Amino acid sequence: MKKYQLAGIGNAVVDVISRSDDSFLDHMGIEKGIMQLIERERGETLYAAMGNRVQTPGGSLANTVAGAGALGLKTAFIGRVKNDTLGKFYADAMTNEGIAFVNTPVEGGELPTSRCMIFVTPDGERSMNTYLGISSELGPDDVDEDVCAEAEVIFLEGYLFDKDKGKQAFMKAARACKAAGGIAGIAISDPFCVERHRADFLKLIEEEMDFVIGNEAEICSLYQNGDLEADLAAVGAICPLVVCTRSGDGVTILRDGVRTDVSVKKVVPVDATGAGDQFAAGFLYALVKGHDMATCGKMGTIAASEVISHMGPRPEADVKTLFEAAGLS
Ligand SMILES: OC[C@H]1O[C@H](O)[C@H](O)[C@@H]1O
Repeated sequence: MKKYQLAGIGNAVVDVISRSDDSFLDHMGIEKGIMQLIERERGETLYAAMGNRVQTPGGSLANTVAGAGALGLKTAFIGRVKNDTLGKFYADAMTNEGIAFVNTPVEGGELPTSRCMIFVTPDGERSMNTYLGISSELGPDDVDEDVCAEAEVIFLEGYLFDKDKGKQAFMKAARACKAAGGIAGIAISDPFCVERHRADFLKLIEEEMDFVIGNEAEICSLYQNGDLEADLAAVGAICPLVVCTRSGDGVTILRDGVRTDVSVKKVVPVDATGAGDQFAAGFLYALVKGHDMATCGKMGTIAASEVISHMGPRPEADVKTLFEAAGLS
């Protein structure tokens, strides 16, 4: 039995969330429905303009690790925070959630802990504005190979692929995990990041990854065939397990060439933040527990439905009870 059933590497981000309407987004020049990288000064302007803000630990991959941990998996997270107020808040919150937060907060330096200003409009759409700060400086020196070797599954956040040192960190982690008998996968995270590093993404997936999780736009960005079916087949040809979330159209899974489709009930979200992250949490929980692909997909969709039913990127309800209520255990 390994020490961790799931370990993740990603941006350690403190989320600041508030409700707003579309005219506020227009007024502030915020692009709706996407994740936009911003500079520190812009972050301060947006922060000051937020009414009734709520602060919570976030970060896409970290949200997945937290969701899987809440389901009962033993988890670890590799990510960088500074030893400032937000960094201490983040490290404490992760530890209190039962996640091994393995990297000591960084002392000194210019860059502060990362933060993301999230505006949720009445239609449940979230518009994220991320000041990356110290988290995106993660490199191979931050990766403890012993932690990776002690993980059954290592999961990587595609956003970190923007820097060479992030790529090196991924390779080091994936290889350490796999050499010790584990499996490695990546959340593609962002079609624009793929755009900047397509050849490297494809090489990583083909040579190192056992699974890939992404939404339609992310999966399609890899080969750009202009057709989801062709893109799925192309990714399936280089990776044994491809999981594509398709919003209201459900989920399509390709495992060793066998396709599984899982449907979803369309609902209007209260807050769409973290939907993909919690899908991955439910899916990976089921994968670790040895369930078939249909069950993995269903558990993913149930975890995603829970998180969009309230504000914030991490589960509030006992998602395992929701699995049981759906006849899954
Ligand atoms: O996927 C949602 C997450 O992305 C952003 O990185 C925010 O931190 C948020 O928690």
